[in-house]
Amino acid sequence: MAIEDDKAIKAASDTIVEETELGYQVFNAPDEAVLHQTDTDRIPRYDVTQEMLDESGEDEESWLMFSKNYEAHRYTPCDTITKDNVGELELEYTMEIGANSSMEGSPVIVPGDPPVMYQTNGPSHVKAIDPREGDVLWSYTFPAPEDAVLCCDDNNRGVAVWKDKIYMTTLDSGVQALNRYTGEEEWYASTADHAEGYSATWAPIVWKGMLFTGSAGGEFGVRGFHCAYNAETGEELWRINNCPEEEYVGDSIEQSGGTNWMTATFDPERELLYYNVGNPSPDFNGTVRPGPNKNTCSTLCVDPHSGEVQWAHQESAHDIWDYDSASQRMIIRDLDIDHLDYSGDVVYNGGKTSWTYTMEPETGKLLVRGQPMTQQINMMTMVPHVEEERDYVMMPGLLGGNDWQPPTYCRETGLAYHKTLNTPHEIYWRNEEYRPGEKFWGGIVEVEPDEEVVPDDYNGHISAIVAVDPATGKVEWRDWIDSDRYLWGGTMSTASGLLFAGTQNGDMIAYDAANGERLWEYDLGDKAVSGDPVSWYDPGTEKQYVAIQVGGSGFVGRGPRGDQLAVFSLSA
Ligand SMILES: O=C(O)c1cc(C(=O)O)c2c(n1)C(=O)C(=O)c1cc(C(=O)O)[nH]c1-2
Repeated sequence: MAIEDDKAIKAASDTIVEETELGYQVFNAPDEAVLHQTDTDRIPRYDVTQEMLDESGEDEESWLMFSKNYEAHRYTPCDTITKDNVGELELEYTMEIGANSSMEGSPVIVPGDPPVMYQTNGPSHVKAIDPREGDVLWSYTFPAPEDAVLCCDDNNRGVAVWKDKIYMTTLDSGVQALNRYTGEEEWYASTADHAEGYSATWAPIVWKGMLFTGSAGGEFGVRGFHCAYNAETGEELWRINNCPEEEYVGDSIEQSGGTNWMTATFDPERELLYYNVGNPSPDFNGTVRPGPNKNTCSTLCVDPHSGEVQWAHQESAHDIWDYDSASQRMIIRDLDIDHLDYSGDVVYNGGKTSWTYTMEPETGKLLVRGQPMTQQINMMTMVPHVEEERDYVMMPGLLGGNDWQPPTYCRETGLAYHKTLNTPHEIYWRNEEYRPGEKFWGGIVEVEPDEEVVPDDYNGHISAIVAVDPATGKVEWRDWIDSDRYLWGGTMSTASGLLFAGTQNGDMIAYDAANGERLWEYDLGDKAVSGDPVSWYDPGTEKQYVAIQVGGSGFVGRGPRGDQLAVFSLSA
């Protein structure tokens, strides 16, 4: 690792990501990791303890993990910003991130004087920032190899924090632990061989010194797995394939797909982990993998001590539509489902299918399958036989429904809020030979089908923010948001009943979470917002802050990619 002044930010900004025949690839990345230390003394020295992580959902002054708490609610107890004063919410600053890369993801905020923000973006680049001033305290770029292949951009969606370390996944399918005060490397573990098409793009989670992560590469015929590491040392604790060998026909298990490429959710009360598993491989041509392709497109409940699968709930059996079950699961406590006479905790998620799923946490029993959040037309109705190329237009398209965009659960309204797409996609099925490290889709996709094949009853709205009651599955309100780009990134809710979301049009919006009324909007310019909002209260400045990463990513990037961090604030 090189520790050189002025290099790291440059290292990140010199990299370019290009869509090639193989997939997205990163070029001009540094050959070795580059660390740039500016003002590391400003970072308060203390351990982020397990107790802090356990109580993170109740803490106004922090945002300690990807979705704020283990239950993944993306909900802050802060209530300085209210429905009455949100109109006065002001842009404190925007900060140039210095990278022409994917801007998906959520920063993490460790409280203190000053608080420290850990912010990541592609390609495996992380900064420690004083969020009061927007000053970079150190920055670190991991050397993404040019032969790493990615289906969907050089994403890095955030870090996990524990004690004196932070952890980020790396595009070569690794995990890099860094000292959070200095940015210096602590340990690195490769989870799989990137030359075979494995990669990693999400924020890991840590509980009691165990780090949980998984696999991406479902578009390259990899075999999905979940794994855990000792967060102190980097020693592998277990690694288990997502799909059971005995349930697969012939050698189709070798390219099973079924990756879990978004952050898992952990239930500390039950000590169970919930993974979100993606499509089988090849994506579209199912004839080479007969059967249900068990555990793909599923919620996978896992014992965190052994990795053993406890149950799976599959959303699309023998999937041929790329309906990954990608967005983060949420655990909702003490939910009353009156029509079922059920009272208790549930596991809940939105799928690319556009349905929501409310499940019993110990068995995976489906309690409620919600109303479609967006239009379902020609969905799951055809089994293709690939004697010749055939095409098919379906809704939701292969990006959902709800793709990876993490939802929020607002305790005040009892509703969950999803970002969704409503776009017809056309698929051409075909036979393809498997070659390691190359796209293995079993078809090609037209994301903008000709008008004559678009279903007549398509309403023409490309995206929506949708409020769903997890107890009934009812869509309570929906705000259609149109553009020629896709709505990407997550949502965030507050104790004062506000819902925050960025849009593909470059706006930041605050809604009344109860009814979807827009209470405040801020125009960030012609840049899609593909980050997930986070919020915290800083007693040092007596302000509540809202931060979001601004800029495109593979799918919203049809326009300026941009590369900013926008920080809003309101004084108490
Ligand atoms: O199967 C996989 O391993 C995998 C990985 C990823 C990824 O790592 O970002 C995406 C997908 N699939 C996918 O199906 C998808 O729609 C998608 C969208 C995005 C994105 O960041 O915008 N990533 C991914």
